[in-house]
Amino acid sequence: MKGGRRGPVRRRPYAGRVTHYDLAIIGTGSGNSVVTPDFDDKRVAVIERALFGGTCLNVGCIPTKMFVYAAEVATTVRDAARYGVDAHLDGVRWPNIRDRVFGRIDPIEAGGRYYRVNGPNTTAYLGTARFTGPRALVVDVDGREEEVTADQVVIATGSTPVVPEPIAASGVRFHTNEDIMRIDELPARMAIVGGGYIASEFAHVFSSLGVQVTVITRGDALLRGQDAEISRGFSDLAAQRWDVRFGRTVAGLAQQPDHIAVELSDGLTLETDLVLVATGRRPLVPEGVDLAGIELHDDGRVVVDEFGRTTADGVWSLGDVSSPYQLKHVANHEARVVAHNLVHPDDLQEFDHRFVPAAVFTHPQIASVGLTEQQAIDAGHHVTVKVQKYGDTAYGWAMEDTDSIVKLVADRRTGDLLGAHLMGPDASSLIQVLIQAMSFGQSAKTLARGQYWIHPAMAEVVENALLGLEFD
Ligand SMILES: Cc1cc2nc3c(=O)[nH]c(=O)nc-3n(C[C@H](O)[C@H](O)[C@H](O)COP(=O)(O)OP(=O)(O)OC[C@H]3O[C@@H](n4cnc5c(N)ncnc54)[C@H](O)[C@@H]3O)c2cc1C
Ligand SMILES: NC(=O)c1ccc[n+]([C@@H]2O[C@H](COP(=O)([O-])OP(=O)(O)OC[C@H]3O[C@@H](n4cnc5c(N)ncnc54)[C@H](O)[C@@H]3O)[C@@H](O)[C@H]2O)c1
Repeated sequence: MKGGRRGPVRRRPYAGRVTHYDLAIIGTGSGNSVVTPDFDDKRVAVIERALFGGTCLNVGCIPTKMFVYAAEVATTVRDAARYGVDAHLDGVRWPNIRDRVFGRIDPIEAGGRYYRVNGPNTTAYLGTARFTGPRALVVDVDGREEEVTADQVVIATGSTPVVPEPIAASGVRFHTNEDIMRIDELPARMAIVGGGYIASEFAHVFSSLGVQVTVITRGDALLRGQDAEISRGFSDLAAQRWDVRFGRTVAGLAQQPDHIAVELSDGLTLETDLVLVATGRRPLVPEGVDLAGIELHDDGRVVVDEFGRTTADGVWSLGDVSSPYQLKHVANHEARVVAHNLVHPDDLQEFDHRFVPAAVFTHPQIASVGLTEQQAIDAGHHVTVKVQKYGDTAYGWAMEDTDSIVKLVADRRTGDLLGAHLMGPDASSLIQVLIQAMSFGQSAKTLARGQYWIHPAMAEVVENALLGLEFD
């Protein structure tokens, strides 16, 4: 078994007994990586109620991007004629795509589980943890309660989908990211509720694979957290591909013999075959945190300081349950910081949330880091902006690109890059050089002229954007 130590499953602690550990970790997403070699001679309890590896591995980043890749292949075939290459999409074998994705992921989950159950210094509790007091937990393992105490506890319990009340109360079967990727067959029609990351990625996946997609979002644009130019540009493109109902919510669902009736807040009703809910995710805080002295923000996140310490002595938190960012690379970073801090109380490291990038793997791809133009203005910067079209560079000509842009926001007095917002092919990779410059304090000029840019690579669009910024 991959990564696993062979041998008998260790006997679990019996019911009614309190077992004390050096460290107890709740959640095996990024929490799983807190068990570093520093804990080789320590006793560690790892508690997981569902799938080992958490959201990203099982129902998030990794499977979605594997589906996105298949969607990109289908899109490339469909669009081939514009390059003088005649091709035809003969069909999409959904079960094969699905089984290829989970044929790779499920064994990794099983291997992670096996390793924690049989690992040299970890005891796995396969159940739901709740706090009963300071650093005291009860884990419900199939109805049997096991008590765990620890010198230090890490809360890494992630987040869970928010389901609007009219949908939850309708009694009609709906899907979220937790189960949509395992459906038996593609529906003819799909209604996606929400206009953020998850809606944009799944709308791309399913429409590319041949599903007729309707997006229902309460805002007047998709991806409203992005720079206004990106959000507007993407919304326009999306409205050409999908039936997008802006400014609407779902008032109710009704199961009809051959379809689902989706009643919209504007009074209209549309027919669909499947409803996917993607209206945000809320922190999944273990029960009983109040008994343990752990405070929460108004939005439900666990309060942590810059070192990952909660308001309770010896209790730490990381990832979606406490972070202002619901992103895997942030959860991983926070896990590294907490892992260090657990064993170096006199040399605490801080979370680095200065330049947190994100990408939306939709079509076209979107990537961003730093301030939007409006945020930079509001912050009082002397703002200079350049919007560079991919289509005005050599590689953009090759791609016949008409929609893609790199938008840079900088301070015209200091020369510092303040933000980067990309929409177009490979945006999630092209942006890395800009993240690097911001993280290491390189000015826009240094970045543009302090290195070679390979000609005529796609990255020239970034070089040209940098050269287009005007400084005092
Ligand atoms: C569809 C989708 C696509 C995404 N794509 C990306 C992407 O491309 N890039 C990116 O950066 N981010 C992406 N994300 C976000 C990313 O998945 C999360 O930010 C990240 O997984 C959070 O990690 P975590 O360790 O905080 O929580 P999780 O990975 O959710 O882990 C928490 C674990 O805790 C367990 N748990 C919860 N409560 C208890 C309890 N009381 N007792 C025991 N166990 C418990 C859960 O079962 C879970 O396994 C995506 C998210 C979704 C939903
Ligand atoms: N590529 C990535 O990094 C990636 C991919 C997927 C998810 N994620 C993470 O997961 C988080 C959750 O994703 P998400 O897309 O669910 O949330 P989101 O916050 O990105 O978007 C939620 C959307 O739902 C809309 N909405 C909310 N309530 C509604 C209602 N009742 N009716 C209609 N629309 C409604 C909002 O206006 C918004 O457009 C993201 O914020 C992101 O941090 C990241």
